[in-house]
Amino acid sequence: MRPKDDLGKLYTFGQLKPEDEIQLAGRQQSDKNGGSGNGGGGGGGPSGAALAAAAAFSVSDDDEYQSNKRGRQNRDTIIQHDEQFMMLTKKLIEIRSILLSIDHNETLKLPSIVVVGSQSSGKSSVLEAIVGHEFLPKGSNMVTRRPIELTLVHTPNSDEEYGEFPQLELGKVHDFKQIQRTLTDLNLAVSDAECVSAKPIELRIYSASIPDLTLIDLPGYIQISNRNQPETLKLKIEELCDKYIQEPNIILAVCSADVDLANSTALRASRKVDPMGLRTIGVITKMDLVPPSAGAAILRNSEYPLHLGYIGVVCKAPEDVDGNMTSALIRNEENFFRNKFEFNQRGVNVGTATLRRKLMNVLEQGMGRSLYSIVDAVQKELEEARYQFKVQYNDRRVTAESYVAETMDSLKHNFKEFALLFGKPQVRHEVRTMLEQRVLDICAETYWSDPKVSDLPKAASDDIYWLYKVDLASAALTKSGIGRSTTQLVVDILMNNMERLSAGEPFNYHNETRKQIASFTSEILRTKFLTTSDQVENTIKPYKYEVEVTDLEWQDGVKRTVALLEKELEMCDSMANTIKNAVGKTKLRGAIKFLLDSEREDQRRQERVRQQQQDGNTEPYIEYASLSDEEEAIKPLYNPKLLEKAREALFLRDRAMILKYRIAALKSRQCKTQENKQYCPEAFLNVIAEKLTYTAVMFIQVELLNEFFFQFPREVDNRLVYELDRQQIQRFARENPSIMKHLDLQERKGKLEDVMDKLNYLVRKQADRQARAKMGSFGGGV
Ligand SMILES: Nc1nc2c(ncn2[C@@H]2O[C@H](COP(=O)(O)OP(=O)(O)OP(=O)(O)O)[C@@H](O)[C@H]2O)c(=O)[nH]1
Repeated sequence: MRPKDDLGKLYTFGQLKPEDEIQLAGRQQSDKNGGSGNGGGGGGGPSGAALAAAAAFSVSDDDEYQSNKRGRQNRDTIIQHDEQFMMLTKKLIEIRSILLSIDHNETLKLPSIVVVGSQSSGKSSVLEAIVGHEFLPKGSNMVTRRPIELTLVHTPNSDEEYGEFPQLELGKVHDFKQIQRTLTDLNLAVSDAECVSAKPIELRIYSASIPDLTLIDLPGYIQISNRNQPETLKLKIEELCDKYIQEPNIILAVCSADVDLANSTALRASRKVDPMGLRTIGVITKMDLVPPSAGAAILRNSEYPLHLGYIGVVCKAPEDVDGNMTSALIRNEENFFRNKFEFNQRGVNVGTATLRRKLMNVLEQGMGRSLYSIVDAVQKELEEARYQFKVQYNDRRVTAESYVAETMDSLKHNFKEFALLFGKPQVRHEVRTMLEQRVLDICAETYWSDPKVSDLPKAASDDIYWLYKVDLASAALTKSGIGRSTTQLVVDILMNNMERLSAGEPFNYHNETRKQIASFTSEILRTKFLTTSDQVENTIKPYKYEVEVTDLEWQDGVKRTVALLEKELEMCDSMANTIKNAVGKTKLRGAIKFLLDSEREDQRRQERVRQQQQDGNTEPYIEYASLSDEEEAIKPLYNPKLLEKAREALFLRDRAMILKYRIAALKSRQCKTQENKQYCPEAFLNVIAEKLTYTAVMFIQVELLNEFFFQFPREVDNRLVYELDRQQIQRFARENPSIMKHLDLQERKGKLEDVMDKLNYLVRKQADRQARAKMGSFGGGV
């Protein structure tokens, strides 16, 4: 950080040099005499109408010179007066920043100083000399590609010097090299093809040693187009500069002393929008490159007169600088101008310090002039914003914080409702349904596909075949994995429901948050999964060896199984009907017949092969018989899809037949007692499934469900509310387009109200100042 003294001495109200006072007094004087202080200093200055118009801009070279004589006497009044003016600039710069943050609205515009000049004319060097730091992008490859809107904030009570990029979230940047790197990156992000972008980069610099100013650095004008810098780019830069040099901005036309002013694109452009030079300051750089007499001649303002005049500067530090570059630069400049009589004459203004003061004064006056027009413009915008806020939202306020809180409350509320509806009975129902389905699968595999199943009711009670089968079936049901599959079932249900809860309004706008909800849901469940499934597994272990069944349990089991099979039968019938309706009854019947005939034919063929092999004939069996003409005609009708449907219909018919047969068996006297369990395996397995369900649910409820119901709302609070910082809360709220619109309008209204308050204060102060000035002038006259 540069020592405050270096630049502090250039800008400290308490240490105004006589020249400072000269300018300020000059302004007062000019106020009094309507700008008539112009004595044609330097020759060729504006006259007549130009002077009348120039009265508004009271700071001219001549004012400065004339007031030199009176400066000292008025010191106290001036400082007071100056502070008030400074306050106006400071406040209006603050207001400008607020207005910029609302939008870059053309109607809400306060003046800024726009730096224009040809490439390499020294624009960056001048800006850096004003700021007192090297911070602008450097390089030969057109490094200024976007406007840089620079706001300098004078912070008299702080030693801290830093920059801020309001559009980026970088916070305070204390290292000016870092500011330079960021600006370079932002500029070079504009592609070589596009080369220039109108999107401004905002930068604020806070320091005790800078004045309150707003400056805009623009890409340099191209003098002669070539292959690398074609005509289109030249026009693009001119268009961009033209946009910025409009009123009320102040133009800083930077020209190099070693280039003829007649060739200055900056002056040419400024003359188009400000023919009398009322808001153009000419800055002649590189004064060290021309003889002092030639340099002074340019500054005398004779050939291309500007009311605000020219200031000569030398903004190049000597090569062998050791330490602070900017102070070396300023020393170098002071040494250069000090001993040359050409630069110590009336009408010749030189030095970065003079330039700074001039900029402050001109900006202050520009701001002062804009005060009343900006009050009107803001008032109009504010009325519109208030009206829209009333019409669209009935003046209902919303904050990003309240939106986050409401959204999460509604999530927790929906979660609570789900938790109430998903209690033990519901979990039991889900687990039972899963296990009953498994019972059906085991029965289908073990019994219903057994060709001897029709013999089962007539089998002897000690028939080992069926006794073994029933043990096999119950082992299949209780085998390891029940703990895992039942726990997984409940986990899946919870995951799906959490996904459902976070899918509706307004979560459809918050994809990241939905992912977060899914992620912590699965995290909570994962931590509970293993212990729960192990517990369930351990507690159902005894059922692998022995299942005790009471009569009542048996009867219930039979009843439930009958109901289950009847439901299954219903489903079979309904599916068969769907196929029948889709294919057509006759067509389906024909296709089924075709399938059955083919099956029978296959069996016959296999039988013949077997017979042949038994007879010792080793010749391969050859089929000579071919399809009859009629069969050939029908065959193409049975396309693979139709045959597939026919196969499904056949399967459903067989299954329905078995189900009817099993329902009848279960309803028979044989299945009244559990001693006959081998005749009624479905009922026996169902009773086991019920016992497994009961045990599993008991542990799932305690270990998994209760824990999850406890933790989920806490995680919602922790992760989605408490852990969010201000920016994240804002980002979240603005993901919802209707909230974003609401917040934007509300914020706009709030900022305009704030601006209006500040403006009203300034208007009062300004009125005070004017009243005091009048009284002073009256007293002075006496
Ligand atoms: N001798 C001398 N050289 C200077 C002076 N001011 C600037 N320069 C040099 O002129 C060259 C261009 O200066 P810059 O400040 O980068 O000019 P610019 O107008 O910002 O350039 P672009 O951004 O490329 O358009 C640099 O090499 C500076 O060191 C000066 O007062 N005297």
